[in-house]
Amino acid sequence: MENLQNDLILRAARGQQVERVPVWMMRQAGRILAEYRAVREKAGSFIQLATTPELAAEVTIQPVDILGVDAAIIFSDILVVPEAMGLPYVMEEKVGPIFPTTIHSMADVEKLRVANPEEELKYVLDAIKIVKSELNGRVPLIGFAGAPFTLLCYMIEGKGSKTFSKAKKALYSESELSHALLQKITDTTIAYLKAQIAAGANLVQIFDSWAGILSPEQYRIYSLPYIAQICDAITEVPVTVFAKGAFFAREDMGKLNCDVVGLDWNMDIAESRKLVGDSKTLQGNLDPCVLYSSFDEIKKHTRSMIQQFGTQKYIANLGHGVYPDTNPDKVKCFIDTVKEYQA
Ligand SMILES: Cc1c2[nH]c(c1CCC(=O)O)Cc1[nH]c(c(CCC(=O)O)c1C)Cc1[nH]c(c(CCC(=O)O)c1C)Cc1[nH]c(c(C)c1CCC(=O)O)C2
Repeated sequence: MENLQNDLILRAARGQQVERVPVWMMRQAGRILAEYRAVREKAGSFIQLATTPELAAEVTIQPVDILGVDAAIIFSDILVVPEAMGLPYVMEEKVGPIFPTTIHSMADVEKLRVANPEEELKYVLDAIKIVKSELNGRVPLIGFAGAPFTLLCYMIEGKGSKTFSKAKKALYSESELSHALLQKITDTTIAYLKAQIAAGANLVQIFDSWAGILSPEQYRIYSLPYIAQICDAITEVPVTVFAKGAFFAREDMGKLNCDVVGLDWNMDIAESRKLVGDSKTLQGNLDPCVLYSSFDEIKKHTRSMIQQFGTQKYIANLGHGVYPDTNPDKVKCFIDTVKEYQA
């Protein structure tokens, strides 16, 4: 059994008593830190950085040392899964991820493989092993994957989009293809998360970043069943499901076989607790834009948030990833305010 000096986040995730609220931030390993930008510069590109285990490990640990968060999250991207299945991506400067080839037909889906993480994603597993050794039990490590629906969006659309209308068109007009693709992504994701756990991840989070573009009915058909399969398959460590914009699915989230439900800032805290129920831990949900305000405002909003969530069965976080142009001192203010909170 691993000897963790700080296991607050794991206890909170399992619904056990904690002496203070644990805190981490989505996208904490990234451009907000000058130290990250320096390593990224050295690596040459995002993909070079993500696929070099020593460098990925270095930027994973930076927020633990610099910001004092209660967990590290492995530096990678949700798009490494499509790549491992045979659909490579490029990261275009100032544009974001692009898939030069996209999925159009059943034949395209059939050409994809269910990846073997020990081969196609070995670089992530190697990075996890280095992080675990360098963290030496200071804080737990979070592993992650994209939800199958969010990955389908990129694999069909080929790039980011406000509407993902090409991907949604496939759901409405090519249901069979969509389900075949979602199942293949799900099978890869389960194997991948299990491999991350075997390599040392202490908790895993599923990011359904584009959940909010679906109707409640479509969400129940095309996203939830696949997230449910993943939750049912992962029994080794706590699982967090974060579905951005899926306010309509909060009651369904409460029925998943997961431990933590992530909330975005559009979701009312008391209402979410009612809808999700008392059995799960909640995570979130400060608007990342609060971190553009004054130190006093940040403290005020952070304390008010904790007061609404309560200090138990709760993990403090933002309602989505931190924006790259946020002042690290403001981030530190948010984290310190959580750590100093007295009920
Ligand atoms: C949708 C999504 C992606 N990637 C991810 C999601 C789900 C979470 C979310 O909704 O924000 C997840 C992700 N991406 C990255 C992490 C690292 C760990 C962490 O949270 O600190 C995580 C957890 C690194 C990254 N992934 C990316 C960067 C920036 C690239 C760089 O440093 O040059 C980082 C640090 C690139 C990326 N990757 C993706 C986009 C749309 C972009 C471009 C936008 C941007 O630049 O922020 C896809």
